[in-house]
Amino acid sequence: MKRIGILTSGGDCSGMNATIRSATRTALARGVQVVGFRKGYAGLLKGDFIEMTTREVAGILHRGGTFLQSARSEEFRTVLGREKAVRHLQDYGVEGLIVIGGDGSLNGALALHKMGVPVIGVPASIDNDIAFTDMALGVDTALNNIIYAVDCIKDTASSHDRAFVIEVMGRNSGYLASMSAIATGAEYAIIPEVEYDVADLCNQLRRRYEEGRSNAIIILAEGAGRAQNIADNIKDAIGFETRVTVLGHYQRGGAPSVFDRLLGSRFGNAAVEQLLAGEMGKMVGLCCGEICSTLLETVVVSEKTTLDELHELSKILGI
Ligand SMILES: Nc1ncnc2c1ncn2[C@@H]1O[C@H](COP(=O)(O)OP(=O)(O)OP(=O)(O)O)[C@@H](O)[C@H]1O
Ligand SMILES: O=P(O)(O)OC[C@H]1O[C@](O)(CO)[C@@H](O)[C@@H]1O
Ligand SMILES: [Mg+2]
Repeated sequence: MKRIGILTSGGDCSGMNATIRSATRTALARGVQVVGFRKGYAGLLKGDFIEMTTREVAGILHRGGTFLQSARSEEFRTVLGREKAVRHLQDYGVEGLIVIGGDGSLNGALALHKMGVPVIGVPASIDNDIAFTDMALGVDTALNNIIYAVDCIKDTASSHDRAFVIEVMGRNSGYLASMSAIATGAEYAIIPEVEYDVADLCNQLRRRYEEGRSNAIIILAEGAGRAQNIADNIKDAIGFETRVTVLGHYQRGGAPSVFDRLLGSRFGNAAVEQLLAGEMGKMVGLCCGEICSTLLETVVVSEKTTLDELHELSKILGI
């Protein structure tokens, strides 16, 4: 393999730059040219790419986001779009592709693989909803961002005897909500995967209130309900003064944590080594501390299994 491509796709996250840098430098050290497509699959379809050099990836390791930029592409979801993508890769002499992104992006990578493109996926999404890796890139940094914000809010909640509903990201995934609830000592986490009962929530808060706890933190995953409705329910049931805070895209940015810098550096290196070893249609991952590799076909039909247990723990500890 003489020339490979890299792209970042879907929601950006901290650690993507570490992966790009590591993959580029690993490939160049092995005498392989690297092109970087801008804005994910959209850049591949537009022919928007840059030749990557060692200098090009200098000074990005400590920065959040992705210097190649990211996007969601409707055109790439179509067969015609993907045929154009394959043609472009052939035209530019790109013999293998590294796709850094979330579950959707990895589905796209699998579709390319089925069309004969040697592809390796790198799991990168703060949602941490990708199976066969303990952690996706960006999750650790996002959790650190969240706990910093929640700790700040706890200070003001206790000063004013208020209940806060804090909305974190996760359209379909409750990972950030459950983990940040455990890590901040929040009273309750509401996640899309587990049906929640507003009466149960209010009973728990009322009991705590009667025991003398005059403030509360409820962490809500964005896909699991409307924060203001939940705050209104709590106010009506208990008389708590309530406030809502939506953390939004603040969670996704910022300098990557040590964990994400190391994970991105390991993933980028492993992705190139796999491509050069003739592996394809696979995703690199982190399994019990070691780099592992799983067929994309298996990854995209599998669900992460650890969340139920951790959500239960958040319930036990929130009592
Ligand atoms: N089933 C699919 N087939 C082909 N391409 C897909 C598929 N699903 C998603 N893609 C492509 O991948 C892009 C990114 O997917 P998506 O918006 O689901 O984000 P993601 O990679 O899951 O990241 P995140 O969830 O962290 O934001 C889509 O815009 C689309 O171009
Ligand atoms: O506003 P955007 O970029 O579409 O991203 C929002 C979505 O992306 C994610 O943050 C994952 O990156 C989801 O949890 C969220 O719903
Ligand atoms: Mg996704």
